[in-house]
Amino acid sequence: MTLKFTKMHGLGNDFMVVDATAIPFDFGPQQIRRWADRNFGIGFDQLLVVEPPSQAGVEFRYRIFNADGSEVQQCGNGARCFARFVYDKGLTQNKEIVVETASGVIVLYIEDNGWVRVNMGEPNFDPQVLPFEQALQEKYPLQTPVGEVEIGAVSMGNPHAVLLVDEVETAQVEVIGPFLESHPLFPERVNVGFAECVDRQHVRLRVYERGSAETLACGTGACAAMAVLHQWNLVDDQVLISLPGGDLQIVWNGPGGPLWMTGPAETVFEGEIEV
Ligand SMILES: N[C@@H](CCC[C@H](N)C(=O)O)C(=O)O
Repeated sequence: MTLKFTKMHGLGNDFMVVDATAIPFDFGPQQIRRWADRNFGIGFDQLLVVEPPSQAGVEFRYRIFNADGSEVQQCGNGARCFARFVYDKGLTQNKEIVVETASGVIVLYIEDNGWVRVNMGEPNFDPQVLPFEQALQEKYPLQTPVGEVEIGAVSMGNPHAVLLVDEVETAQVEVIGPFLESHPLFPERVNVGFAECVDRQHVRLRVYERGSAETLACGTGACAAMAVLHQWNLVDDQVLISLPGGDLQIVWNGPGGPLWMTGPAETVFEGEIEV
């Protein structure tokens, strides 16, 4: 038996995308890890599975799996690729797409230039939601193998820790990233962002992702960086976030309203694999 898939990316954060609207997707973490392997498999940061909706008022359900096989709640670059996938494949004619994810319903808009704008909802700073076993604060000091760091913690549907760094190039991503990802205070692990404020409208960012290690871009990581730096009054309401794979436009007017992310989504090739 073969499984058809589409290889896509959002700023180099790459995905295997499977249309499971007609045939149910029934594969476990071991199989997903094999496909994700960059030497022996297809190679990707996340697997996206498009399914029929389970509730009224939405067109699709889409599920997200990290390269380590874990199923997660949200993926910003994945959301944009999902929108382009269902539109380009003719699964919908709508340029405004309502989709359910494991963290709730989100709305995506395909723009005239092919980019996708996503209403990512309101950032949630409640530590219990991430979960993060601390009382609510704006900054949390934590010990790491390379000394104390101060983090902000926010949920964009999935959990994020954000650190301010002087320069993203020299940030200790390989040490602090995996250390915080599996820190006991984050019982469901966490994505870790390293943000450099160039000025109030421009941030440079690297993200060590839960379950996939450092990626070329993380959409929810960019949203989380915006939320935390906005809370710390280091940025304005419109910010360009530059990741190693390219730029995202993020807009947030602060608490009480949704955060918006806009950026590209590209198809690389169509494939088929023996299963
Ligand atoms: N690359 C993604 C985030 C994917 C999920 C994340 N690794 C998690 O475990 O929460 C993005 O673009 O947001």
